[in-house]
Amino acid sequence: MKKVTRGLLLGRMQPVHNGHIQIIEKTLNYVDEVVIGIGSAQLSHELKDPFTAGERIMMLTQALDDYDIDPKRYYIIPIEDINRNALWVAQVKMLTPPFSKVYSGNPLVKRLFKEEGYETYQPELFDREVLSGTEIRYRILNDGDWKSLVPKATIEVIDEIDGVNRIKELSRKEISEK
Ligand SMILES: Nc1ncnc2c1ncn2[C@@H]1O[C@H](COP(=O)(O)OP(=O)(O)OP(=O)(O)O)[C@@H](O)[C@H]1O
Ligand SMILES: NC(=O)c1ccc[n+]([C@@H]2O[C@H](COP(=O)(O)O)[C@@H](O)[C@H]2O)c1
Repeated sequence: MKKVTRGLLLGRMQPVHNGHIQIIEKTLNYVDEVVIGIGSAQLSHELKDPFTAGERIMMLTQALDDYDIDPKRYYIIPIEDINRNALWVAQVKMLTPPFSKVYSGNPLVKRLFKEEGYETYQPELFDREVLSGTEIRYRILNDGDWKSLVPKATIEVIDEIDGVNRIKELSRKEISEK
């Protein structure tokens, strides 16, 4: 039987944007299956992390379906943070199917996996000036054009959960607590 190669891609995906879809599609040219870790899964209802893991899973599952990506080629796994970096790789391994390659631009993530013997790769970033969660959350808050930067599924989920007002309320709360 042919050995299946799996690559791990990790991101908080607050929210899922077009950069995530592009990197998933691209990585599938190099590995048989991608394990997509939704990072900081325990966080939600914070300005930097407004959406729950479940909401992020809905965005991604629907977007990958809309992009006709074969569901047999990916796993979506929520991964909570733990406050012990030295144990975090073990936590990720416990929750995911076995993988041998790790794709991440985050220096800490790369170091932690490298020290555990994984091959790590720095994925190319697409349109990074605009395709970042930070920029998209900023645009949502300030009524800018965020919809052109995310898949249709992200717009639909944010609409369904009244996400624009959630972010605006979180911002007002943060300002009033300062
Ligand atoms: N523009 C992009 N092009 C390709 N891949 C991207 C892009 N933005 C993020 N990624 C991928 O997603 C991972 C990070 O996911 P994350 O959701 O934290 O993205 P982010 O846009 O940097 O978020 P934030 O601005 O909220 O910190 C990166 O390691 C990278 O693999
Ligand atoms: N100790 C830990 O829990 C630990 C360590 C490194 C990365 N992470 C998580 O991995 C994810 C990495 O994603 P980014 O590349 O988007 O930063 C984040 O959710 C981050 O919190 C967690």
